[in-house]
Amino acid sequence: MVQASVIGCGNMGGALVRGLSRTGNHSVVAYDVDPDALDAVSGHCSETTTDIAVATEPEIVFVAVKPDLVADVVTELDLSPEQTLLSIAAGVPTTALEARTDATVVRLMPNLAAESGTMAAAVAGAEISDDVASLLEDLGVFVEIDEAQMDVATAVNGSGPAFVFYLLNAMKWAGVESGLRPEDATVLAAQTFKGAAETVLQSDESIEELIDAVCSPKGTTIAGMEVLRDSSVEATIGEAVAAAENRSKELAPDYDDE
Ligand SMILES: NC(=O)C1=CN([C@@H]2O[C@H](COP(=O)(O)OP(=O)(O)OC[C@H]3O[C@@H](n4cnc5c(N)ncnc54)[C@H](O)[C@@H]3O)[C@@H](O)[C@H]2O)C=CC1
Ligand SMILES: O=C(O)[C@@H]1CCC=N1
Repeated sequence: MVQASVIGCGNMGGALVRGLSRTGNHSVVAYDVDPDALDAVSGHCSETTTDIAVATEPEIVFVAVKPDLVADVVTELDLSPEQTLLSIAAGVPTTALEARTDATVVRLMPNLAAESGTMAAAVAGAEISDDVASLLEDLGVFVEIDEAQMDVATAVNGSGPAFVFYLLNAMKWAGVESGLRPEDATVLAAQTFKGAAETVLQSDESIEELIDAVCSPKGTTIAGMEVLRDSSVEATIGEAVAAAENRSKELAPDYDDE
């Protein structure tokens, strides 16, 4: 059993707390300055606390506060070189946090699917220990990347769930407008995204080959794919990813010289 804590239990920190506690494999302490945030996770962790000394005891400490707070919060933590600090703050470089703590610093970009154990995460910074790997594997899938790629990873897998929710919603409402009940359209659209994603992960075929496999000659899918290929959807998605990447780059200007 790995001992971990999560400092900041808002949207993403709360998802980490719930995801880490889901398997029962780990002991998870939740810390926040907002009692409502702690109430929201109290049934999903080993312990909630407002005592920072308790929250900094575990060997692995996730810091899940906003990017503009993370440097000050980390400076206040009294961590030792035997501990690992995982920062999930968008845009904030590892070096900025290494200058403020004795702990080993790992930069993690998770996503909200951590709650259900289906997170896609990117990791940079120090080498991952077996204990950190065991926590991340219980939350989902992670890839190790160069820190220079963290801004684009933040866009693709950190912000990505919102982009996918948006596309899924468009598919759902197109079905509703043609007569499906909203609850049926939600299930059909969501399960289709889930199944398509699982197919990509499990298949040896390229995504283009998978599109072809759905397109029966003279069938329905070709008719829809022609509309998509004639549209600017692909370019617009590229622009959305680029905007999120650029915003990640803007988030930590104060750390540029560290
Ligand atoms: N929301 C998301 O899907 C993702 C967010 N992130 C990163 O996670 C971090 C948190 O983002 P959200 O969860 O969206 O924000 P949020 O506003 O939902 O949560 C932040 C939490 O930090 C708490 N907090 C504020 N000051 C604190 C302090 N001094 N000590 C302890 N807790 C404190 C707040 O009470 C709040 O519960 C950000 O750095 C963001 O870049 C990363 C990946 C995905
Ligand atoms: O929107 C944000 O800034 C955070 C980082 C990635 C997802 N949510």
